[in-house]
Parts: sequence; C-alpha cells; structure tokens
Amino acid sequence: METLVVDHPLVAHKLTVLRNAETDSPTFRRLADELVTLLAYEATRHVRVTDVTVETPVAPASGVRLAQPYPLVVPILRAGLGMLDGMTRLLPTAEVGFLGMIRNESTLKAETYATRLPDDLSGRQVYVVDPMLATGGTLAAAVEFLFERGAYDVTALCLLAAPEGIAHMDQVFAGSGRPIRLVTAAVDERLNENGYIVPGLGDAGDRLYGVV
Ligand SMILES: O=P(O)(O)OC[C@H]1O[C@H](OP(=O)(O)OP(=O)(O)O)[C@H](O)[C@@H]1O
Ligand SMILES: O=c1cc[nH]c(=O)[nH]1
Ligand SMILES: [Mg+2]
Repeated sequence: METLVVDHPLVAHKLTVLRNAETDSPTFRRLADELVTLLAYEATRHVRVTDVTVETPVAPASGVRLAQPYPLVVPILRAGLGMLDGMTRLLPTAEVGFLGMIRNESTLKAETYATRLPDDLSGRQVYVVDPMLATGGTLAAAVEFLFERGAYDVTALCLLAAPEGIAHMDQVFAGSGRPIRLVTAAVDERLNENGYIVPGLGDAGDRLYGVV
C-alpha cells in the first residue's frame, strides 16, 4: 500500500488538539472536518481528469475537468461520517456510498452491518474515509468488498494509522496488482493490548458522537 503521511504544520496542530483528551466533542468534530479537507487535497492527487478548453474573456485556455464516472466516497460508519462533509466539500460531484462496520472489541475482528453501495463499481475511483486504521481488519474488509464490486483503485483517508494496520494491508493485498493508497496525518507507535492506537486519540466514534 502506498502510504503518504501529510507533513504540514497545520495538520500537526489540528491533530494535536484532536489527541488531547480534554478536547470536547463539538471541537473534535470541527477539527476532524478541517483535517480531512487538508488530507483530501493530497489524496485526490491521482483523481482522473479529462482535457477541456474554455474561453476566457481574452482567449481560449486549455484546462481539465473531473472525468466521469465521478469518484465514489465511502465513509465507514460510524466514525467515518465525521470525515464525509470535508471530503465532499472538495469533491462536490462525488457520489457517496456507505459501509457500516464495527470492530468486535473482544476479537478485534471487523463485522459488516450495513452496505449501501452501487452494485457495479467497474472503473470507479473510490475514496474510503475512516479516522482510524488500527489492526487494519476493518479497512482490509472494506477494500476487499470494493474490489469485488470492480473498483478501479481505492484511496483510504485516515486521521491516524498504526504500523500494524499498514503491515496487515500490505500482507492482505500483496500482489493484488490494484492500486491502494493511504493518506494519513500520522503513523503512530503501535497498538496496545486492546487494539487501540498508542498514543492515538482514543475511540474516534465515541469522541465524535458519544459513547453508545
Ligand atoms: O483497524 P481496526 O482494528 O479494524 O479498527 C479501526 C476501526 O475501529 C473504529 O471503528 P469502530 O469499530 O469503533 O466503530 P464506530 O465507528 O462505530 O465507533 C474505526 O473507526 C475503524 O473503523
Ligand atoms: O485507537 C483506536 C483503534 C480503533 N478504533 C478507534 O476508534 N481508536
Ligand atoms: Mg468506535
């Protein structure tokens, strides 16, 4: 998996506030939204465009516009919803599909409880948004699902990633031949015995939406 850690002082600043256990939920939501827009700028570097010519008030100018079919953005519920608006702000013509997944906190295995995606993703560029890549079980299952439906490539935007999760993705998709990219604000040290990212930011879903 091609991994890009966005190295920028504004990203580092916002991430530091997100990590702080004293940051309240409204601030956490706002900063997650701001951060994803900064990550999305890098994550869309490979978005497909077609050449066009427009008439400026002065002369013809060569340019580009987003190619069709437009990209598909897939938030992984629940925490990924906190990154959806920031993503569609940058890609307003994108379609949105939904994957509901939850990690069983005893086994750390991902379970899928909802899918609302186009049946045929042939040729589509897909952007998966989920704040946390921990063991990698959730993202691997999501990417497998998207490839089964024909996705052309998948770019994951995660606020934080663990080395174990990146290694898991590399192992699962070794030799798959399909482009998979990760854009993240930081790769942290490790996972703890409960599968939480260290130092991390805690449970992203709970910090966005409360403990349910
Ligand atoms: O890499 P993994 O070990 O699979 O863990 C990462 C997953 O855990 C979190 O979701 P969670 O299962 O807590 O669901 P939630 O969004 O409803 O809180 C996170 O948003 C990822 O989806
Ligand atoms: O640190 C972690 C790991 C998985 N899910 C989270 O929300 N946080
Ligand atoms: Mg959670």
